[in-house]
Amino acid sequence: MYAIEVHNVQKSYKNGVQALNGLNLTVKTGEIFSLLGQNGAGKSTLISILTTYLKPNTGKITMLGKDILKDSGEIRSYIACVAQRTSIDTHLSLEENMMFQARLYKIPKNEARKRMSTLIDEFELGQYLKYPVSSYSGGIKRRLDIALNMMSNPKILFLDEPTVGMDIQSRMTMWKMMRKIRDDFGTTIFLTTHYLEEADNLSDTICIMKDGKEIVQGSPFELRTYTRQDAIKVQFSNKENAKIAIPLLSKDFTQLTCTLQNDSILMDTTSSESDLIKVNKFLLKSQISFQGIEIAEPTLEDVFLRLTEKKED
Ligand SMILES: Nc1ncnc2c1ncn2[C@@H]1O[C@H](COP(=O)(O)OP(=O)(O)OP(=O)(O)O)[C@@H](O)[C@H]1O
Repeated sequence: MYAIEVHNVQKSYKNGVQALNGLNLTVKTGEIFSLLGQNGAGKSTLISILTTYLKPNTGKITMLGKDILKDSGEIRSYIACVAQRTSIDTHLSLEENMMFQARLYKIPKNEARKRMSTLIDEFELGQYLKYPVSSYSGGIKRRLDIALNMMSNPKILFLDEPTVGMDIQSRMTMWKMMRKIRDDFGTTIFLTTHYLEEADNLSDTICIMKDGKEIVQGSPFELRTYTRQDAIKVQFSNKENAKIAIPLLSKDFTQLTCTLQNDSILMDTTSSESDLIKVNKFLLKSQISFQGIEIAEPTLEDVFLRLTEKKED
């Protein structure tokens, strides 16, 4: 069964902005699903709909087989959402916050205590128990907030840009926590992020959206192979030299699309090895001075840029 199925969802705001425009996506049970998109793509609107704060205008959404409009009360009992603004009471300790959360979900005290100690052990939060939450940094507060939201044992956990503004060390600790949530608790994670590296590292499935619609959905590997195209990367000493060389290369290699990327030219190719030799020969013969030449495999960033730029045509 899918954790989430979104079919042809439209949402416009009162000011006429069409935030979602026929969106489709599916999230498998027990996976980490990342939603990527530029500012204004509609990610927050979708999270608000999936967490039942907003209603779609049209379309159908089911979560764990339940209809989001008909069964919203039941759905709320098995989801949790960590928004960008922490929901944790910073004047209380982590334990006090957790026990309070348990009361909101009517979890019996004994059971709540057991669950709290499991979560504290699993996420190595013991060192943060003594002091009020206000004394901790933003990154740690974010982790505490996630632990707090795990008290209700959600089947689906929504995380809106969980690592925004964090340094790489804190981000990696957060990634470890998310993997544990998936692997040890079996919780499906639906997250939004602007960091391609994060989506690549962490996700089982990525959906890239633009202008309220999905452009592509698949595993990080599938996405790279979706636009699978190696490129010959020719590096120059500066951008000006690369700009001068672009028309020369384009003229001789009409079948390869050339694009400027900083001080390099990328030439899309399907036969990278033979084209590398041809381009290298051409550069030497034409006495075009360059710094290096190599076969570059696409990164997720290339895929993202290619897909989001293509639709702007
Ligand atoms: N409450 C609102 N009223 C009117 N328009 C809104 C409202 N919330 C969002 N929008 C508009 O809907 C579109 C989608 O916004 P949304 O916040 O869902 O995108 P996003 O992908 O989450 O962007 P970001 O990454 O910047 O948070 C944007 O054009 C935005 O200006």
